[in-house]
Order: sequence, then C-alpha cells, then structure tokens
Amino acid sequence: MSTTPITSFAEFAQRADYSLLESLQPDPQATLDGHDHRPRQVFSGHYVPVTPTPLPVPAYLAHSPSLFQELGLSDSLAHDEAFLRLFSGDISVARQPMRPYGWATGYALSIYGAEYIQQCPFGTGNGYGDGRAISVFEGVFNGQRWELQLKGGGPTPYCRGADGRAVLRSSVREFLAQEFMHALGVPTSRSLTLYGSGAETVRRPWYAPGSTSFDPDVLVDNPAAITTRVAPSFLRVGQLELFARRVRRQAHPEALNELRLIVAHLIERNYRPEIDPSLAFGDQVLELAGLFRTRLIALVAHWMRVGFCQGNFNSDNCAAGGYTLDYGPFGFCERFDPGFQPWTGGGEHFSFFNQPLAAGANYQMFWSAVRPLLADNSEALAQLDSIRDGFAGAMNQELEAMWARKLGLATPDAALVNELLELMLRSQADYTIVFRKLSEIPEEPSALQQAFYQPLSAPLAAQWSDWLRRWRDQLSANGDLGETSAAMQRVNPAITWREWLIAPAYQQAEQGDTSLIQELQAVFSHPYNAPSGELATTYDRLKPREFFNAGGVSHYSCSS
Ligand SMILES: Nc1ncnc2c1ncn2[C@@H]1O[C@H](COP(=O)(O)OP(=O)(O)OP(=O)(O)O)[C@@H](O)[C@H]1O
Ligand SMILES: [Mg+2]
Repeated sequence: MSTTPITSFAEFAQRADYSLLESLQPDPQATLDGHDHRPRQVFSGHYVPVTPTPLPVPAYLAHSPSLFQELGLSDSLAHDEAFLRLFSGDISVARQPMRPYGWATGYALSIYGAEYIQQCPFGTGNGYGDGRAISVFEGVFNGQRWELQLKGGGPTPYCRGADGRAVLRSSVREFLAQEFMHALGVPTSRSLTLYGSGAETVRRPWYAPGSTSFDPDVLVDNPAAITTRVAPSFLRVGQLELFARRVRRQAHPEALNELRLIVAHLIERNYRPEIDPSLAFGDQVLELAGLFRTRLIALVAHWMRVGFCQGNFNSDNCAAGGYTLDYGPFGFCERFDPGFQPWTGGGEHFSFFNQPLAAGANYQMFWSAVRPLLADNSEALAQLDSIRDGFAGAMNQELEAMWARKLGLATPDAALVNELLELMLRSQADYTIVFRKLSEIPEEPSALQQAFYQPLSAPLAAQWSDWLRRWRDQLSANGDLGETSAAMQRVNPAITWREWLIAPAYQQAEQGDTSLIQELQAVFSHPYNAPSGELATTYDRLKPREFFNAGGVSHYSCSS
C-alpha cells in the first residue's frame, strides 16, 4: 500500500480496476463507443456503456480534502488538467487501464411500496434509470474499491428527453451535504469534486427573490455543474427490482440469471467482508437480507438523530449498500416538526418522522426482488420472510436506542421521549439547538431559551421543569453527569444544515466566489465541535423569521 499521495493523473489512472464490473453484462444493443445519448429502451444487460458530455469551459470550484486523503490523492490533483477534464465530463483523457467510456444503469421505481412504470416514457419500465448519472471509474485506493460517478454528466439512454445536466445550485448542495453527513457519522455516498461550466447554463423552474409561492414562479438560467460522488457501488433497491420485474414478466430467457448476477455483484461490492463467499448462494442471499435490514435501520435512525429528511425515499433513491444516496430534495429540520418535508413533490409519506415507515416499504421491495432467487427452497423463503417480518420491530428497537443515546439514558424510555417531543413541538424548539442545550444537562428551562422560536409560556416552562427534573433523576441514578454530557455532545451536533446559510454559498459560487463553500466545508467537517467566535454568531442560531415560507429555502420543488 502506497503512502505517498498520488500527484499525477497517470498514477491515478493506474488505480483503475474494472474486475467487478466485468462480472456484469453490458446492454447487448449498445456499441462500445459509448455515443449513446438519446432516450431509448434498454431491454436487458446491467449497464449501458456511455460517454459523458463534457462541460464547456470547466472550472474548479471545490474538492473534498478529507475524501482525497482517504483515497490517497494529493490535493493538487483537483487542479490537474486531465483530472479536471475527466471529472467535468471529458473522458477522452482516459488512459489504460481506464475504459474510454463510462456506464449508466437502469432501475425501476417504487413509491412507498407501489410499483410505478409511467415514469418511463415507453410505458414499459425499460427507459428508466441513470438519466444524468454516469460512472466513469472503478478502482482500488488504499485497499478499498470505489466507484466514481458524475452527476450531471449529460444525457444517457435513460434521460427521458431531459438534458442530463445538474445546475450549480443543486450540485453545491449535494457536494456539501454528502461530506457533512459523513462528518456527522451518517453512512453516505461521498463527494470528490465539484466543477462548474463557464459557458453552459441550463434553465430550471425556481423561485423569484423573496417569493413565498409554493410552486416555482420563474425560470432561471443556472450554470451547469458536475459533482462527482464516490461509493462502493451505486446499486439501488430499484435496480434489483428492475431485474426481478423482468423475471416475473418472463421478459427474456436471461432474466433470472441477470437478477442473480446483480445480487451477487451487490454482495461483492457492498457486503463481501461480512458474507462468507464459500456459503451456498441462497445462504448468501439470506445473509444479505439480514445485513441490509440492519444497515437500513441504522441509517434511518441516524437520519432521525441528526434531523435529516431525505425527502424522496423511493426505492430508486434507496442505496442497496445501506447509505444515503441522492441529495436532491433533502433538508434538515430546524423548528421541530415531525411532518417536516422541504420538497414540495415529496408528500407526507416521506416526511421527517415517516422515514422509518418509508424505509420499511423499501425493504419490502428489496425482499420481493430477491425472492425469486430462493424460489426452489421453501426453508430459505421462510427465513427470508421472517427477516422481513422483523423489520418493524427491529426498527423500533433501534429508534429507542437512538433516543436513549440522544438523551444520555442508560435504558430506553419511550414515554419520556414522547413527552419531550410533545414539549418541543409546543415550545417551537429548534431540533438541533434544543438537543445540544440538553447535552449540558440543564436544571432549569431558562437554559434552553435560546432553542425556542417563541418565549416559553409559564405553564410550558413548568412542564419543562418537571420533565427536566425526572430526566435528570434518571441520569443521576445512572452515573457521572460529566461523562453523560460529553457522550451526548458526541451524538447531538452543535450545528446543522440551515438552507438559508447554504443559498448564499451557491449564489456566490454562480458569480465565481467560492469562499462561502470553503467556509461551510470547514464548519461542516467538525459538526460536534461548537463553532467559536464569529462562526458561532453565524452558524449557531435560529432560522430568521424572513426565511419561514421562503421559496427555495424553506421549500423547493426542483432538485435538479
Ligand atoms: N436533468 C436531467 N436529465 C436527465 N435525467 C434526469 C434529470 N434530472 C433527473 N433525471 C432522472 O430522473 C430520475 C429521478 O430523478 P431524481 O431527482 O430522483 O434523481 P437524481 O437526483 O437525478 O439522481 P440520483 O438518484 O442519481 O442522485 C433519475 O433517474 C434521474 O436520473
Ligand atoms: Mg434519484
């Protein structure tokens, strides 16, 4: 394992290794030149070779120093000409052993457990998939295998007639959010780089300045950008579903084999160290089902812990490796509201506190997608069903443990948590600030005042006093308050994502000024440390009144 960081593109390219991808089938209709950008049906195979469309006049905006370090890349590489060209969509710079084309994958969509096909322009489900995400690299860095994927890299056969681009606004959001979530300790895809175009803009519906409209009221031209995300794989539950649906429909003779290959690939990519390769394949599928259940449940508990709402937790936005994927319609809860949902198209079922149920619906689709692989083994099927049946109970247990950690309790106490959430709601508490203040284990509600969007009424203050007293009694009975407080500060972040602090960063980046992006990167890299001095004045505060109901900040319809 090399310890000197990679400084040249040639050295970087040497890390390419497509040996896992090679186990999958390319679309037999596709040509290997990758010039396949028009919407069409893809009937079989696991991926379509496709070249990205380069951003004209690409310019560096940001990279993640922490991911660069993990991959063993020198920071200077982000400014290297060939590196910049690759990750702004120009794969003509590829050199051996890299492939001179990327790949896009098809997937199916279920919303809350209901199968959809009308999102596919052909009405068949064969035209839905990565419409603007194109993987360009599979390789091994410091002993770990990663896939590198452009988002906004131009149209693919799955683009459904759209431009395949991402605007700078949404790219800055995804770029910052992935690294923030990682720093929060939440499993996630990661951010490598962010490059913007100095010459191409794309038009999207958006909100006029000061608008409180629910729906966008203007069309805005925004620079096109590409953010590259990194994960062990970008396999989604929806992807398994696509192949399972083809098995069910007997779409072609290879359908069951293709399902088997994609599931084997998922195991290889995301679960191999935990699943013994010498097990019979059916047993590996059972192991996978158990591990994915555990990961998905832990993931959603993390989301609840940090106040994250994914916003659009369809099966095609649910990574089969059990991490957060697709930072489009997401938001973080500021004033506590269990129904928080910033995306106007997302609906209540994907709101903040409904995420455990949404995860259960996605797990159900995973379960039904892998079932055909065990069809000839009734014992294995029964085991698989019982893993699925246990989802809700295991989810509840994990949530109870999460609340206990947030409150420093040695054992879960659902009644105490529910009373607290009720009090938070009635007091208009800020989700992040109130838990951070509680981490100091205050005796009096006055110590929490900074967390409330309205002064506490006398009756509410009395209820808080009572709650604090009973909670503190439990804590005192269980151990040292100083240690408990320190442990609480490790799970209750000191700062959070506040959209009104992010909007100026992408607005300034549109004018070529990336200093706010850099400031946010720095602040977000240590979310459990209270920011000091001037940074505290900016980042540790309640959402100002003028941003409540502000279009594009408190809610948004377009995430692309
Ligand atoms: N501008 C676009 N051009 C082509 N396809 C698009 C565009 N925007 C979204 N899509 C496709 O529409 C589907 C739904 O979009 P959604 O917002 O869930 O995903 P996304 O944010 O583009 O991507 P991902 O889930 O890969 O992060 C996806 O399959 C996506 O590829
Ligand atoms: Mg998506």
